Amino acid sequence: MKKRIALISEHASPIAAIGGADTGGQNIAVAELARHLAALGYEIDIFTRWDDRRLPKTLNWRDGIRIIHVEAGPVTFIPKEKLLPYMTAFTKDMLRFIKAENNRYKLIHAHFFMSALVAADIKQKLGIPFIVTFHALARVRRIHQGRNDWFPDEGFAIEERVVAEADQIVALCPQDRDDLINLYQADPGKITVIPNGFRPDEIYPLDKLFVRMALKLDPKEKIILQLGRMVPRKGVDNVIKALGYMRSKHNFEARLLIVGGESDEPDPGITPEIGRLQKLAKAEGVSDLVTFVGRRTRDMLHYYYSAADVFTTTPWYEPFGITPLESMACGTPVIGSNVGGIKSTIVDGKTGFLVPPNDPVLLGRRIIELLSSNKLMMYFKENAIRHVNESYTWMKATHLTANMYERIATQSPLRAEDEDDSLSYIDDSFEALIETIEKSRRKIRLATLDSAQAIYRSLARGGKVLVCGNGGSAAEAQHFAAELVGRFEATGRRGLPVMALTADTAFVTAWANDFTFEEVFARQVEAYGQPGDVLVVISSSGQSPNLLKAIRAARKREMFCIGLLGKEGGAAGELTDINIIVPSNETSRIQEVQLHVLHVLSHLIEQQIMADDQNVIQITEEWSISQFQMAGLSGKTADKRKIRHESTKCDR
Ligand SMILES: O=C(CO)[C@@H](O)[C@H](O)[C@H](O)[C@H](O)COP(=O)(O)O
Ligand SMILES: [Zn+2]
Repeated sequence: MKKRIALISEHASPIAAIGGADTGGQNIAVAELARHLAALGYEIDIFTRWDDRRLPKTLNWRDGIRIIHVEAGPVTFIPKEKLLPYMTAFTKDMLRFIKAENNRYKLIHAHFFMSALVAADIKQKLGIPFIVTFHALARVRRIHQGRNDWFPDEGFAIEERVVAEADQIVALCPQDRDDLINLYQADPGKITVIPNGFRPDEIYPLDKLFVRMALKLDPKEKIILQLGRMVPRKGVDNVIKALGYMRSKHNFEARLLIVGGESDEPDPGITPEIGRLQKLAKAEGVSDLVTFVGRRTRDMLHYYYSAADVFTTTPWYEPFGITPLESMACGTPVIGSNVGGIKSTIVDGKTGFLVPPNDPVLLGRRIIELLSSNKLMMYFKENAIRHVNESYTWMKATHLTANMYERIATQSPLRAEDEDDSLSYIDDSFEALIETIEKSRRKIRLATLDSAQAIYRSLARGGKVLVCGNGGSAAEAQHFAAELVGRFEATGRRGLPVMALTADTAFVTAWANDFTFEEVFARQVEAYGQPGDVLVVISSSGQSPNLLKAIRAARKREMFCIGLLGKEGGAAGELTDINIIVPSNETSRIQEVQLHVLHVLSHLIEQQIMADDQNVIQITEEWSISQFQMAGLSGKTADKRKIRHESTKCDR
C-alpha cells in the first residue's frame, strides 16, 4: 500500500486561478508539492475549503491526488482573513471524512496557520503527526503591515500553539527560520528550511522576439515586468514611482507590464488595486508607460517572463516569493527587495540586484544600470538560469520534503515503510473479531449456560470431564483443564477432575505411532470414561476424525458430550448432546471466541462449585450441633461427602 499524506490548505486550493487577491504562491506550492509527491509514490489528499458548489466534494485531480472539499461555512468565496471562525467546522468535516474512509494518514502537512490549527486538533484526536508550513507569519505580517493586516489577533496564539505542537516546521528561507526562532521561540531542531521551487518543464526561457510578437509587444521597447498578486504590500507603487523618477530625472523610458488581477481583462471595478495604481501612475506622469495586462493562466507566464528585460519585485516583505525564481528560470534578471525569501533567492550582483523595499530612486537607478548594459544582462541571465536549476526546482524541494516526512514517520508511533499493510491487517482482524464476538453473544449464550450446568452436574455427582482437541484446540483443552483442576478466579476451592486427553505425550505418541492417530482420544475415553462423565471436544471445523471417534466412544460409555465448535458444527455437531457453535468460518476467530467461552464456562462452574461447597459447610456445621451430637457422632467424623451428595441432589 502507498503512503498516504494529507495536505491541508484551507483557503489556497491548488485548482484556483492564480493572480487573484487570495490566490498566489501558496496555491502553487501546494499544487506542485502534491504533484511531485505523487510522482514519488505518495497518495495525496488535499483538504481545502469548499467555496464553489460546482466543484464535487471529492475530486480525483490527478493520478494519486484527490482534492477533498471540506464543508466549513457558506459554500462561496470568503476572504481568508474571515475564515478563522469556520475552522472548527473544517476540523469536524475533515474528521468525518477520515473516519468514513477509515483513512490512515502517515502524517498531515498543514499550509498556513488555520490549516495548522486543524492539524493540531486532529493530532490530539487521532495521534497523526503534523508538519506545518506557515507561508506567512502573523507577527512578521503585523510588523510590516500594521493595521493593514486584517487577520484576527487570535492568530498569534494559534501560531504559538502550532509551533509548540507541530512535529516539524518548514521554513521557506533562512529569514523565515530566524523569525520562527526569534518571534515564536521555535525549537531550532524542529525547523527544516525547504524553499519553494519552479518546474523546469513549465517555466523555461522562450525566444524574446518570438514571445513579444505573440503577445503583441513592441520588439524594441525596454520592458519591466511586475507579476503576482495585486495587493498593496507587493510594492508595485515603488516600481511606478521608480518609473517616474527614471523619466523625470534621467529621461529614461521603459514600459512596465503589470500582470495579475481578478479578471482576464484589467478592470479596476473588479480589482480596485488596479484603479489605485492607475491613479498613482497618473500622478507620477507615467500612465503611458504602464500597461495593466490582467490575470493570465500559468501556461502563459513564461511568455511574459521571457518577453521582459527585467523583472521587478519590491514588496515590503515577502515570506518566500516564487515569481523571482520563475523569472530567473526564464533567464530574466530580477531586481528584488532585500527582504524575506527574496534576499536569499536572488544573488546580488550575480543573478540580479537586491534593493531596499521602499526606495524608488535606488530601484530606478538599478533598472537603468541593468537595462543599459547588454553585457550585464547576459551575465545575469546565464547565472540566473544555472542558479535556480541547481537549487530551486520543485523536484528538489519535494525530495527534501519527502526526507523530512520519512524522518517524522519513523519517529512517530505510526512509523515505518510497509506498516500501512500491517496496520490494515491489525485493524481488519480486530473488526472481524468484534463482529464474531457480537454475533456469538446472541447465538451461543444459552448453549454456554447449558454446557456449564451439564459439567457442573456431572462434577457435583462425582463425575469427571475429559477434554480434547487438535493443535490450538489441544492447547485450549489443557488450558481449560488447568483452570478447573487448579483455579480460575476463585481462591480456596477444591480441585475439579478435568483431564485433557492431549497431555499424555507418551501415550499419544505411542498410540499414534503403533496404531492410529484417529484413536488417540477414543482409546483414552474408553480407559477413563464412566457413565455420567462429560466429554468436551474442541474443534474449529468439527471434522477431525480423532474427535469424531472420541465422541462415539463416549456415547458408548453413556457419557454426556459437549462440542465447542465453529463452521456450523461439522460432523461433530451431529453427534454431541450440546453444541456451542461459534458463528464464523475463520479458524482464528473461532478459536479466539472459544477461548472466551472456556473462560466463561470456568467461571460459571467455579462459582457453582464454590456456592455448593459453602452450602455443604453450613449443613455440616448445623448437623454438628444437632443431629450429629444426637446421633452420638462428632462433627469431625461426620461424613461430609455424603452430606454434599445429598445437598446437591435437590439443586437441579
Ligand atoms: O491453532 C491452529 C490454527 O489457529 C491450528 O493449530 C489448528 O488448531 C490445527 O490446525 C488443528 O489441527 C485444526 O483442527 P480442527 O480445529 O479443525 O479440529
Ligand atoms: Zn491457533
